[in-house]
Amino acid sequence: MTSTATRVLVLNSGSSSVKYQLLDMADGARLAAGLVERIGEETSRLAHTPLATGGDKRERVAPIADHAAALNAVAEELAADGLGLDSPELAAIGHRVVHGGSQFTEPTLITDEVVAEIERLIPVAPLHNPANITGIRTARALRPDLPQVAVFDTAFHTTMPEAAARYAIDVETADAHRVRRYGFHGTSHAYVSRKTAELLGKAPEEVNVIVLHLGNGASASAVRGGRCVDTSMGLTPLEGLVMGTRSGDVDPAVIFHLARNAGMSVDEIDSLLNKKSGLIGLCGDNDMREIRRRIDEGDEQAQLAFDIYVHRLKKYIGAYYAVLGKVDAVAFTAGVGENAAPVREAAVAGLEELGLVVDAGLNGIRSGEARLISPEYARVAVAVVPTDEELEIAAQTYALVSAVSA
Ligand SMILES: Nc1ncnc2c1ncn2[C@@H]1O[C@H](COP(=O)(O)OP(=O)(O)O)[C@@H](O)[C@H]1O
Ligand SMILES: CC(=O)OP(=O)(O)O
Ligand SMILES: [Mg+2]
Repeated sequence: MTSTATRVLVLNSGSSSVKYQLLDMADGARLAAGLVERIGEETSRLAHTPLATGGDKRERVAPIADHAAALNAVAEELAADGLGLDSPELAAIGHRVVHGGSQFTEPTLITDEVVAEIERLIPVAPLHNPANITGIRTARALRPDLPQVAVFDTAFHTTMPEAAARYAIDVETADAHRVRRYGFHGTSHAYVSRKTAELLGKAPEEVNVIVLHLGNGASASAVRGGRCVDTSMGLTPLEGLVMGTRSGDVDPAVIFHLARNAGMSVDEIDSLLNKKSGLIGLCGDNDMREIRRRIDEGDEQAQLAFDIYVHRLKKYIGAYYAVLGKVDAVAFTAGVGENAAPVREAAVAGLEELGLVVDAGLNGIRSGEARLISPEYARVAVAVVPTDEELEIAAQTYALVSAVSA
Protein backbone atom coordinates (compact mmCIF):
# COMPACT_ATOMS: atom_id res chain seq x y z
CA MET A 1 0.00 0.00 0.00
CA THR A 2 1.46 3.36 -1.01
CA SER A 3 1.05 6.38 1.27
CA THR A 4 -1.38 7.96 -1.22
CA ALA A 5 -3.63 4.91 -1.24
CA THR A 6 -6.43 5.83 1.13
CA ARG A 7 -9.50 4.60 -0.71
CA VAL A 8 -11.51 1.51 0.16
CA LEU A 9 -14.15 -0.17 -2.00
CA VAL A 10 -16.80 -1.94 0.08
CA LEU A 11 -18.82 -4.79 -1.41
CA ASN A 12 -21.94 -6.12 0.25
CA SER A 13 -23.08 -9.08 -1.83
CA GLY A 14 -26.56 -10.37 -0.96
CA SER A 15 -28.34 -13.38 -2.42
CA SER A 16 -29.63 -11.39 -5.43
CA SER A 17 -28.00 -8.00 -5.01
CA VAL A 18 -24.69 -6.22 -4.61
CA LYS A 19 -24.44 -2.95 -2.71
CA TYR A 20 -21.18 -1.05 -2.98
CA GLN A 21 -19.48 2.14 -1.87
CA LEU A 22 -16.12 3.72 -2.56
CA LEU A 23 -14.84 5.73 0.39
CA ASP A 24 -11.75 7.83 0.97
CA MET A 25 -10.57 7.05 4.49
CA ALA A 26 -8.30 10.13 4.59
CA ASP A 27 -11.40 12.28 5.13
CA GLY A 28 -14.29 9.79 5.22
CA ALA A 29 -15.63 11.12 1.90
CA ARG A 30 -18.01 8.91 -0.04
CA LEU A 31 -16.86 8.96 -3.69
CA ALA A 32 -19.39 6.60 -5.24
CA ALA A 33 -22.25 4.38 -4.15
CA GLY A 34 -24.56 2.01 -5.88
CA LEU A 35 -26.68 -1.08 -6.01
CA VAL A 36 -27.14 -3.97 -8.43
CA GLU A 37 -30.44 -5.74 -7.85
CA ARG A 38 -32.40 -8.66 -9.27
CA ILE A 39 -29.19 -10.42 -10.35
CA GLY A 40 -30.03 -13.50 -12.42
CA GLU A 41 -33.37 -12.10 -13.56
CA GLU A 42 -34.39 -10.44 -16.84
CA THR A 43 -35.04 -7.17 -15.03
CA SER A 44 -31.62 -6.68 -13.37
CA ARG A 45 -30.88 -3.06 -12.57
CA LEU A 46 -27.70 -1.20 -11.69
CA ALA A 47 -28.00 2.23 -10.07
CA HIS A 48 -24.75 4.14 -9.66
CA THR A 49 -24.31 7.52 -7.96
CA PRO A 50 -20.99 9.29 -8.70
CA LEU A 51 -20.82 11.30 -5.48
CA ALA A 52 -17.27 12.58 -6.10
CA THR A 53 -18.19 14.39 -9.30
CA GLY A 54 -21.65 15.40 -8.09
CA GLY A 55 -23.01 13.84 -11.27
CA ASP A 56 -26.49 12.43 -11.69
CA LYS A 57 -27.41 8.90 -10.73
CA ARG A 58 -26.95 6.52 -13.67
CA GLU A 59 -29.13 3.48 -14.26
CA ARG A 60 -28.67 0.38 -16.39
CA VAL A 61 -31.61 -1.92 -16.83
CA ALA A 62 -30.38 -5.07 -18.58
CA PRO A 63 -30.05 -8.71 -17.58
CA ILE A 64 -27.05 -9.36 -15.30
CA ALA A 65 -26.59 -13.12 -15.13
CA ASP A 66 -24.62 -13.57 -11.92
CA HIS A 67 -22.58 -11.89 -9.20
CA ALA A 68 -19.40 -11.98 -11.29
CA ALA A 69 -21.12 -10.07 -14.11
CA ALA A 70 -22.54 -7.65 -11.54
CA LEU A 71 -19.13 -6.85 -10.16
CA ASN A 72 -17.65 -6.37 -13.61
CA ALA A 73 -20.46 -3.91 -14.38
CA VAL A 74 -19.73 -2.05 -11.12
CA ALA A 75 -16.03 -1.87 -12.08
CA GLU A 76 -17.02 -0.34 -15.44
CA GLU A 77 -19.22 2.30 -13.80
CA LEU A 78 -16.42 3.26 -11.40
CA ALA A 79 -13.92 3.43 -14.28
CA ALA A 80 -16.26 5.78 -16.18
CA ASP A 81 -15.85 8.25 -13.29
CA GLY A 82 -12.06 7.86 -13.22
CA LEU A 83 -12.40 5.75 -10.07
CA GLY A 84 -11.60 2.39 -11.62
CA LEU A 85 -10.27 -0.59 -9.73
CA ASP A 86 -6.87 -0.01 -11.36
CA SER A 87 -6.50 3.28 -9.44
CA PRO A 88 -3.27 3.52 -7.40
CA GLU A 89 -5.29 5.35 -4.77
CA LEU A 90 -7.24 2.20 -3.94
CA ALA A 91 -5.83 0.73 -0.72
CA ALA A 92 -8.07 -2.30 -0.32
CA ILE A 93 -11.41 -3.92 -0.98
CA GLY A 94 -13.59 -4.76 2.02
CA HIS A 95 -16.16 -7.55 1.72
CA ARG A 96 -19.16 -8.12 3.97
CA VAL A 97 -19.21 -11.85 4.71
CA VAL A 98 -22.36 -12.97 6.46
CA HIS A 99 -21.25 -16.18 8.17
CA GLY A 100 -17.83 -16.45 9.80
CA GLY A 101 -18.70 -19.30 12.17
CA SER A 102 -16.89 -19.31 15.50
CA GLN A 103 -13.44 -19.04 13.97
CA PHE A 104 -13.53 -15.52 12.51
CA THR A 105 -13.70 -13.08 15.39
CA GLU A 106 -11.93 -10.18 13.63
CA PRO A 107 -11.70 -8.59 10.17
CA THR A 108 -9.45 -10.94 8.20
CA LEU A 109 -7.03 -10.50 5.30
CA ILE A 110 -8.32 -12.75 2.54
CA THR A 111 -6.13 -15.65 1.41
CA ASP A 112 -6.98 -18.86 -0.45
CA GLU A 113 -7.27 -20.57 2.93
CA VAL A 114 -9.72 -17.93 4.21
CA VAL A 115 -11.87 -18.37 1.08
CA ALA A 116 -11.85 -22.14 1.62
CA GLU A 117 -12.95 -21.64 5.23
CA ILE A 118 -15.82 -19.32 4.18
CA GLU A 119 -16.78 -22.02 1.67
CA ARG A 120 -16.86 -24.66 4.42
CA LEU A 121 -19.48 -22.50 6.18
CA ILE A 122 -21.93 -22.61 3.24
CA PRO A 123 -24.11 -25.33 4.85
CA VAL A 124 -24.95 -22.91 7.68
CA ALA A 125 -25.40 -19.86 5.38
CA PRO A 126 -26.70 -21.21 2.06
CA LEU A 127 -28.38 -17.94 1.03
CA HIS A 128 -25.52 -15.59 1.83
CA ASN A 129 -22.00 -17.10 1.78
CA PRO A 130 -22.00 -18.27 -1.88
CA ALA A 131 -22.68 -14.70 -3.04
CA ASN A 132 -19.96 -13.38 -0.73
CA ILE A 133 -17.46 -15.89 -2.14
CA THR A 134 -18.25 -14.96 -5.75
CA GLY A 135 -17.76 -11.30 -4.83
CA ILE A 136 -14.38 -12.09 -3.31
CA ARG A 137 -13.24 -14.27 -6.24
CA THR A 138 -14.25 -11.70 -8.85
CA ALA A 139 -12.64 -8.81 -7.00
CA ARG A 140 -9.43 -10.79 -6.52
CA ALA A 141 -9.36 -11.61 -10.24
CA LEU A 142 -9.73 -7.91 -11.09
CA ARG A 143 -7.01 -6.79 -8.65
CA PRO A 144 -4.88 -9.77 -7.56
CA ASP A 145 -2.26 -7.47 -6.03
CA LEU A 146 -4.64 -5.57 -3.78
CA PRO A 147 -5.27 -6.51 -0.13
CA GLN A 148 -8.84 -7.74 0.34
CA VAL A 149 -10.47 -8.00 3.75
CA ALA A 150 -13.45 -10.02 4.96
CA VAL A 151 -15.60 -8.33 7.61
CA PHE A 152 -17.96 -10.84 9.18
CA ASP A 153 -21.56 -10.27 10.31
CA THR A 154 -20.98 -12.83 13.04
CA ALA A 155 -17.74 -11.36 14.47
CA PHE A 156 -19.28 -8.91 16.95
CA HIS A 157 -21.36 -11.70 18.46
CA THR A 158 -18.48 -14.06 19.23
CA THR A 159 -18.31 -12.48 22.71
CA MET A 160 -21.68 -14.03 23.62
CA PRO A 161 -21.38 -16.26 26.68
CA GLU A 162 -22.02 -19.99 26.18
CA ALA A 163 -25.29 -19.63 28.10
CA ALA A 164 -26.61 -17.41 25.30
CA ALA A 165 -24.83 -19.04 22.37
CA ARG A 166 -25.79 -22.69 22.98
CA TYR A 167 -29.08 -24.32 22.12
CA ALA A 168 -30.32 -26.77 24.71
CA ILE A 169 -29.84 -29.83 22.50
CA ASP A 170 -27.52 -32.83 22.78
CA VAL A 171 -24.02 -31.40 23.05
CA GLU A 172 -22.28 -34.02 20.89
CA THR A 173 -24.69 -33.65 18.01
CA ALA A 174 -24.55 -29.85 18.26
CA ASP A 175 -20.75 -29.74 18.30
CA ALA A 176 -20.32 -32.27 15.50
CA HIS A 177 -22.45 -30.10 13.20
CA ARG A 178 -21.50 -26.66 14.56
CA VAL A 179 -25.07 -26.08 15.68
CA ARG A 180 -25.03 -23.00 17.90
CA ARG A 181 -26.20 -19.40 17.86
CA TYR A 182 -23.89 -17.15 15.84
CA GLY A 183 -25.93 -13.96 15.32
CA PHE A 184 -25.77 -11.61 12.32
CA HIS A 185 -25.80 -7.90 11.39
CA GLY A 186 -22.86 -7.64 13.81
CA THR A 187 -21.20 -4.79 11.95
CA SER A 188 -24.38 -2.77 12.39
CA HIS A 189 -24.86 -3.74 16.05
CA ALA A 190 -21.24 -2.77 16.78
CA TYR A 191 -21.47 0.55 14.97
CA VAL A 192 -24.87 1.54 16.36
CA SER A 193 -24.06 0.59 19.97
CA ARG A 194 -20.89 2.71 19.76
CA LYS A 195 -22.75 5.66 18.19
CA THR A 196 -25.44 5.39 20.86
CA ALA A 197 -22.81 5.71 23.60
CA GLU A 198 -21.45 8.75 21.74
CA LEU A 199 -24.94 10.26 21.63
CA LEU A 200 -25.17 9.85 25.42
CA GLY A 201 -21.74 11.48 25.81
CA LYS A 202 -20.25 8.30 27.27
CA ALA A 203 -17.61 5.71 26.41
CA PRO A 204 -18.95 2.39 25.01
CA GLU A 205 -17.58 0.61 28.13
CA GLU A 206 -19.90 2.70 30.31
CA VAL A 207 -23.23 1.86 28.72
CA ASN A 208 -25.64 -1.03 28.21
CA VAL A 209 -27.62 -0.80 24.99
CA ILE A 210 -30.39 -2.79 23.33
CA VAL A 211 -29.93 -2.39 19.56
CA LEU A 212 -32.91 -3.09 17.28
CA HIS A 213 -31.72 -3.50 13.68
CA LEU A 214 -34.96 -3.50 11.69
CA GLY A 215 -34.27 -3.76 7.95
CA ASN A 216 -35.50 -6.43 5.59
CA GLY A 217 -33.67 -8.84 7.83
CA ALA A 218 -34.13 -7.82 11.47
CA SER A 219 -32.31 -8.61 14.69
CA ALA A 220 -31.99 -7.39 18.27
CA SER A 221 -28.90 -7.44 20.42
CA ALA A 222 -28.00 -6.86 24.06
CA VAL A 223 -24.70 -5.01 24.34
CA ARG A 224 -23.04 -4.68 27.75
CA GLY A 225 -20.20 -2.16 27.91
CA GLY A 226 -19.49 -2.46 24.18
CA ARG A 227 -19.60 -6.28 24.06
CA CYS A 228 -22.46 -8.34 22.69
CA VAL A 229 -23.99 -10.65 25.32
CA ASP A 230 -27.02 -11.87 23.38
CA THR A 231 -28.63 -11.52 19.96
CA SER A 232 -31.84 -12.73 18.37
CA MET A 233 -30.53 -14.46 15.22
CA GLY A 234 -29.08 -17.92 15.66
CA LEU A 235 -27.48 -20.66 13.56
CA THR A 236 -28.85 -18.78 10.54
CA PRO A 237 -30.51 -15.37 10.06
CA LEU A 238 -33.95 -16.99 10.49
CA GLU A 239 -34.34 -16.93 14.27
CA GLY A 240 -35.78 -14.11 16.32
CA LEU A 241 -37.78 -11.12 15.18
CA VAL A 242 -40.51 -11.07 12.55
CA MET A 243 -38.85 -9.85 9.32
CA GLY A 244 -39.82 -8.79 5.81
CA THR A 245 -40.06 -12.35 4.50
CA ARG A 246 -38.73 -14.50 7.39
CA SER A 247 -40.83 -15.88 10.22
CA GLY A 248 -38.36 -15.40 13.05
CA ASP A 249 -39.09 -17.64 16.07
CA VAL A 250 -41.48 -20.55 15.59
CA ASP A 251 -41.89 -23.79 17.50
CA PRO A 252 -39.42 -26.13 15.71
CA ALA A 253 -42.22 -28.72 15.70
CA VAL A 254 -43.99 -26.60 13.05
CA ILE A 255 -41.42 -28.06 10.64
CA PHE A 256 -42.09 -31.69 11.62
CA HIS A 257 -45.81 -31.02 11.47
CA LEU A 258 -45.66 -29.59 7.94
CA ALA A 259 -43.33 -32.37 6.77
CA ARG A 260 -45.55 -35.11 8.16
CA ASN A 261 -48.99 -33.67 7.58
CA ALA A 262 -48.75 -31.17 4.71
CA GLY A 263 -46.47 -33.32 2.54
CA MET A 264 -43.91 -30.55 2.27
CA SER A 265 -40.24 -31.26 1.66
CA VAL A 266 -37.50 -29.76 3.84
CA ASP A 267 -36.56 -27.41 0.99
CA GLU A 268 -40.17 -26.26 0.66
CA ILE A 269 -40.41 -25.56 4.38
CA ASP A 270 -37.06 -23.75 4.27
CA SER A 271 -38.38 -21.54 1.49
CA LEU A 272 -41.70 -21.03 3.33
CA LEU A 273 -40.02 -19.80 6.51
CA ASN A 274 -37.29 -17.72 4.81
CA LYS A 275 -39.11 -16.27 1.82
CA LYS A 276 -42.88 -16.52 2.25
CA SER A 277 -43.31 -15.70 5.92
CA GLY A 278 -42.81 -12.64 8.12
CA LEU A 279 -44.69 -9.53 6.96
CA ILE A 280 -45.08 -10.75 3.38
CA GLY A 281 -46.57 -14.06 4.53
CA LEU A 282 -48.91 -12.34 6.97
CA CYS A 283 -50.28 -9.64 4.69
CA GLY A 284 -48.71 -9.87 1.22
CA ASP A 285 -46.42 -6.84 1.67
CA ASN A 286 -42.94 -6.71 3.17
CA ASP A 287 -42.46 -2.95 2.95
CA MET A 288 -43.45 -1.17 6.16
CA ARG A 289 -44.41 1.96 4.17
CA GLU A 290 -47.02 0.00 2.24
CA ILE A 291 -48.25 -1.72 5.41
CA ARG A 292 -48.74 1.65 7.15
CA ARG A 293 -50.59 2.98 4.09
CA ARG A 294 -52.94 0.00 4.18
CA ILE A 295 -53.50 0.41 7.93
CA ASP A 296 -54.43 4.05 7.37
CA GLU A 297 -57.08 2.80 4.95
CA GLY A 298 -58.47 0.44 7.58
CA ASP A 299 -56.92 -2.80 6.27
CA GLU A 300 -57.23 -5.36 9.07
CA GLN A 301 -54.79 -7.88 7.63
CA ALA A 302 -52.07 -5.23 7.49
CA GLN A 303 -52.93 -4.17 11.03
CA LEU A 304 -52.58 -7.74 12.30
CA ALA A 305 -49.20 -8.14 10.54
CA PHE A 306 -48.04 -4.91 12.17
CA ASP A 307 -49.27 -6.05 15.58
CA ILE A 308 -47.48 -9.41 15.33
CA TYR A 309 -44.27 -7.62 14.26
CA VAL A 310 -44.45 -5.21 17.19
CA HIS A 311 -45.45 -7.87 19.74
CA ARG A 312 -42.30 -9.90 18.94
CA LEU A 313 -40.16 -6.77 19.09
CA LYS A 314 -41.54 -5.85 22.50
CA LYS A 315 -40.86 -9.36 23.82
CA TYR A 316 -37.19 -9.04 22.82
CA ILE A 317 -36.90 -5.60 24.43
CA GLY A 318 -38.19 -7.15 27.65
CA ALA A 319 -35.93 -10.19 27.35
CA TYR A 320 -32.80 -8.14 26.76
CA TYR A 321 -33.75 -5.73 29.54
CA ALA A 322 -33.67 -8.76 31.84
CA VAL A 323 -30.42 -10.09 30.33
CA LEU A 324 -28.69 -6.74 30.86
CA GLY A 325 -30.24 -5.93 34.27
CA LYS A 326 -29.66 -2.23 33.71
CA VAL A 327 -30.32 -0.54 30.36
CA ASP A 328 -29.02 2.91 29.41
CA ALA A 329 -30.49 3.08 25.92
CA VAL A 330 -32.66 1.35 23.35
CA ALA A 331 -31.52 2.22 19.81
CA PHE A 332 -33.63 1.77 16.67
CA THR A 333 -31.79 1.39 13.35
CA ALA A 334 -31.96 0.24 9.67
CA GLY A 335 -34.80 0.96 7.19
CA VAL A 336 -37.76 0.33 9.50
CA GLY A 337 -36.05 1.41 12.73
CA GLU A 338 -34.83 4.69 11.26
CA ASN A 339 -38.00 5.61 9.39
CA ALA A 340 -41.09 4.01 10.90
CA ALA A 341 -42.16 6.19 13.86
CA PRO A 342 -45.31 4.07 14.48
CA VAL A 343 -43.16 0.94 14.98
CA ARG A 344 -40.97 2.73 17.53
CA GLU A 345 -43.97 4.15 19.36
CA ALA A 346 -45.81 0.82 19.50
CA ALA A 347 -42.73 -1.22 20.52
CA VAL A 348 -42.14 0.92 23.59
CA ALA A 349 -45.80 1.60 24.49
CA GLY A 350 -46.71 0.41 27.97
CA LEU A 351 -43.11 0.05 29.16
CA GLU A 352 -43.14 3.21 31.32
CA GLU A 353 -42.55 1.09 34.44
CA LEU A 354 -39.25 0.00 32.86
CA GLY A 355 -38.30 3.65 32.36
CA LEU A 356 -39.00 3.50 28.62
CA VAL A 357 -40.98 6.39 27.14
CA VAL A 358 -41.14 7.89 23.65
CA ASP A 359 -41.92 11.58 23.14
CA ALA A 360 -44.47 11.73 20.29
CA GLY A 361 -43.14 15.08 19.03
CA LEU A 362 -39.51 13.96 18.91
CA ASN A 363 -40.49 10.58 17.45
CA GLY A 364 -42.32 12.31 14.59
CA ILE A 365 -39.32 14.35 13.45
CA ARG A 366 -37.73 13.02 10.24
CA SER A 367 -33.95 13.31 10.22
CA GLY A 368 -30.90 11.38 9.07
CA GLU A 369 -29.03 12.20 12.28
CA ALA A 370 -28.62 10.12 15.42
CA ARG A 371 -31.12 11.53 17.91
CA LEU A 372 -32.98 10.91 21.15
CA ILE A 373 -36.74 10.40 20.98
CA SER A 374 -37.31 9.97 24.73
CA PRO A 375 -38.23 12.90 26.98
CA GLU A 376 -35.47 14.33 29.16
CA TYR A 377 -36.92 12.86 32.38
CA ALA A 378 -36.91 9.26 31.05
CA ARG A 379 -34.68 6.80 32.94
CA VAL A 380 -33.75 4.95 29.74
CA ALA A 381 -32.82 6.82 26.57
CA VAL A 382 -34.67 5.79 23.41
CA ALA A 383 -32.71 6.72 20.30
CA VAL A 384 -32.82 6.56 16.52
CA VAL A 385 -29.29 5.88 15.30
CA PRO A 386 -28.77 5.48 11.53
CA THR A 387 -26.57 2.52 10.78
CA ASP A 388 -23.70 2.66 8.29
CA GLU A 389 -22.44 -0.87 7.63
CA GLU A 390 -20.41 0.25 4.59
CA LEU A 391 -18.52 2.93 6.55
CA GLU A 392 -17.84 0.47 9.37
CA ILE A 393 -16.60 -2.20 6.93
CA ALA A 394 -14.38 0.40 5.21
CA ALA A 395 -12.99 1.57 8.56
CA GLN A 396 -12.21 -1.97 9.73
CA THR A 397 -10.69 -2.84 6.34
CA TYR A 398 -8.52 0.27 6.29
CA ALA A 399 -7.40 -0.19 9.89
CA LEU A 400 -6.30 -3.75 9.09
CA VAL A 401 -4.38 -2.96 5.90
CA SER A 402 -2.78 0.10 7.53
CA ALA A 403 -1.60 -2.05 10.42
CA VAL A 404 -0.28 -4.77 8.09
CA SER A 405 1.65 -2.34 5.90
CA ALA A 406 2.99 -0.23 8.80
N1 LIG B 1 -39.88 5.73 5.09
C1 LIG B 1 -40.04 4.49 5.53
N2 LIG B 1 -41.04 4.17 6.38
C2 LIG B 1 -41.21 2.92 6.82
N3 LIG B 1 -40.42 1.90 6.49
C3 LIG B 1 -39.41 2.13 5.66
C4 LIG B 1 -39.14 3.43 5.13
N4 LIG B 1 -38.06 3.35 4.34
C5 LIG B 1 -37.67 2.06 4.36
N5 LIG B 1 -38.47 1.33 5.14
C6 LIG B 1 -38.39 -0.11 5.42
O1 LIG B 1 -37.03 -0.51 5.43
C7 LIG B 1 -36.87 -1.75 4.72
C8 LIG B 1 -35.48 -1.85 4.14
O2 LIG B 1 -34.53 -1.68 5.17
P1 LIG B 1 -32.96 -1.77 4.89
O3 LIG B 1 -32.28 -1.54 6.18
O4 LIG B 1 -32.61 -0.90 3.76
O5 LIG B 1 -32.90 -3.29 4.49
P2 LIG B 1 -31.78 -4.23 3.89
O6 LIG B 1 -30.46 -3.52 4.08
O7 LIG B 1 -31.92 -5.47 4.70
O8 LIG B 1 -32.14 -4.42 2.45
C9 LIG B 1 -37.99 -1.69 3.66
O9 LIG B 1 -38.37 -2.98 3.28
C10 LIG B 1 -39.10 -0.96 4.40
O10 LIG B 1 -39.89 -1.91 5.09
C1 LIG C 1 -27.87 -11.61 7.81
C2 LIG C 1 -29.02 -10.89 7.23
O1 LIG C 1 -30.15 -11.10 7.60
O2 LIG C 1 -28.74 -9.97 6.31
P1 LIG C 1 -29.77 -9.08 5.49
O3 LIG C 1 -30.55 -8.26 6.48
O4 LIG C 1 -28.86 -8.23 4.63
O5 LIG C 1 -30.63 -10.04 4.72
MG1 LIG D 1 -29.21 -3.84 5.61
